[in-house]
Amino acid sequence: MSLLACKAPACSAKSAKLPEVRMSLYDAACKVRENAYAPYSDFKVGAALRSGSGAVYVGCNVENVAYPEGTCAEAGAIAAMVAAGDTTITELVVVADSPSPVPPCGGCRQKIAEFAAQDVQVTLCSLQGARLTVSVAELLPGAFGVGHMDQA
Ligand SMILES: O=c1ccn([C@H]2C[C@H](O)[C@@H](CO)O2)c(=O)[nH]1
Repeated sequence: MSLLACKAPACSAKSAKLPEVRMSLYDAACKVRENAYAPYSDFKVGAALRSGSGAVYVGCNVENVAYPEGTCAEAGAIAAMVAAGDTTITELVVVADSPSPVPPCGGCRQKIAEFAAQDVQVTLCSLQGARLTVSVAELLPGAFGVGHMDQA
């Protein structure tokens, strides 16, 4: 199923089981999601990524009374990775309490693409059991990249 075809509430992208390695990222994302600070949307999101070093980094959304100042779970996990000295995402799992898997926002797609190869798998999960695994290329086709700044 494509990302565009997956619409709430009728998403059927269910899979009973995630691979074991992805399950540990799922568990980490669920755990950090509980710490999300989302008093305005009441929509908590957790993200967990594995880096090239094998380390796992997590993030949750952190909202602000000045709404645009809030940050997404994916951005938090990426910031934790970079702060720890890693710069390569090899796998990413995002979890939210929604009927269908929650797709990262446009800004987060660009942030993910900064640190992940095109074929890196991103698994979007709902607590209700819906799962959708897509590649970074599928998340952000035609991504703006450093090559676009080359001078003629
Ligand atoms: O992939 C997503 C989508 C949304 N949010 C957050 C931003 C905001 O705090 C709340 C509602 O949009 O969910 C994330 O953290 N990640």
